[in-house]
Amino acid sequence: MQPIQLSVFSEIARLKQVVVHDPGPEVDLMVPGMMEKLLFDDILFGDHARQEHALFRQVLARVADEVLDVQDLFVEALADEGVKLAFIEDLRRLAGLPDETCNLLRDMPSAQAARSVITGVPWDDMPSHTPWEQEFDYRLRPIPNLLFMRDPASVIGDGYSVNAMATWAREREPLILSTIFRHHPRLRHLTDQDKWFDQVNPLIRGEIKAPVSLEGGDILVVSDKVLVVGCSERSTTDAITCLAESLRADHVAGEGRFEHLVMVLMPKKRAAMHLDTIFTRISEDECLVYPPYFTDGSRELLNVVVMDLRHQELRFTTQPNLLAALKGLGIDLRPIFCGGQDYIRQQREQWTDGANAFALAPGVITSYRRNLATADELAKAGYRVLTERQLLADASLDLLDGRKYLIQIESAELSRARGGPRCMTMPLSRTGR
Ligand SMILES: NC(=[NH2+])NCCC[C@H](N)C(=O)O
Repeated sequence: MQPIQLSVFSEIARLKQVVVHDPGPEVDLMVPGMMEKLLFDDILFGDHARQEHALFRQVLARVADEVLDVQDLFVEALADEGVKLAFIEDLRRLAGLPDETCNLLRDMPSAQAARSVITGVPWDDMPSHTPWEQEFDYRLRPIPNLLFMRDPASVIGDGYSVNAMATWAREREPLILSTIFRHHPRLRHLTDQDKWFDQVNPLIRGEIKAPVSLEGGDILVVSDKVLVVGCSERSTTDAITCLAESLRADHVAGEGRFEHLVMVLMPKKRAAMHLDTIFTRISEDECLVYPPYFTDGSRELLNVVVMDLRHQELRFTTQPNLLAALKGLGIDLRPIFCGGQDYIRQQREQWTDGANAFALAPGVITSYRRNLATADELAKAGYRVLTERQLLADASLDLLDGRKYLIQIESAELSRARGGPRCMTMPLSRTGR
């Protein structure tokens, strides 16, 4: 197996290796009573969600060298019995799993244990519910949000971050990712030196009591020098400062490239749970934005704090507008409006992830098809708009021919889980530095 070299110095450079997760039985196991707590806005029709996701993966594969599923990586990492037992012990400490559930997992062959950690294990006998998750119908609850691979871990430059989730619903996910980064045969060459941020392992070891949360949807590697991070409902100032401090130390040691971290002060609300729900970079000189947050004069304009990482201590300055701050750092991005000019469509399309595009290459993006006003804006900016079926039906169409493309992906089911194309991907490597 070829080792994987982490390398993400851009949001838009050509995609080489990316991790996703096909929504499996864990979405079929969700009952209405747990929907809200598990951060979905509806019960998904799993088969349709899987069809949509399969098409999405085919689109990614038109450019990427490898499209990997996190579940396969996890099964491979757990194939070693020692890794499996250590993972179960970590999970017991992290989530307070009862002995009975731990024993159940220990007795399973490793591939089945790995899958069960994701899909969950229903009680086969309802009356035997213990008080520990009485409200649910599971011995081990499913983790349906793993579909949003962006959030539990992030590759930043040639290192990674084991994120710390803000919600109970997703607490298990970073532990899975941490296990993969430490033990998967293609990744175990990585050391603790390659890790920018981690609250989960210190928590398990009892070194910290209350983790500070940081989620991948808030982390954007806007260039090889600038990171933009949302301080949101999900990611805290403390966690972002901790990440900045570790990038700063690396810079000062003469190794790191990142010079600035721009923290965006976001409203704490579900519609804008992560920065990538309102802002994504899509080409060398364009970004997609939810306009009220980025337009001078708007009552909702978001301020930013620019952290300079090049000195012996972090230095902070505050600025009113992200786009102006980025321009000051040499990144001049023209905003394309999610939802066009109409305030109602802006809100509707932002809600269905119209601003959450995923770039396969500079100016080659995927987005949900339902966001039609956003697609019109992109067409006006010179993007050739194609549905994924049109793309997949034409094997000769080369997405890397130098033109700009918007590939619209089907999203009737996927969008109900409140995440878009960028949320569903964790790039491991892109070309260049
Ligand atoms: N990067 C993102 N915007 N991810 C969206 C995650 C959606 C998921 N249901 C959650 O609430 O956590």
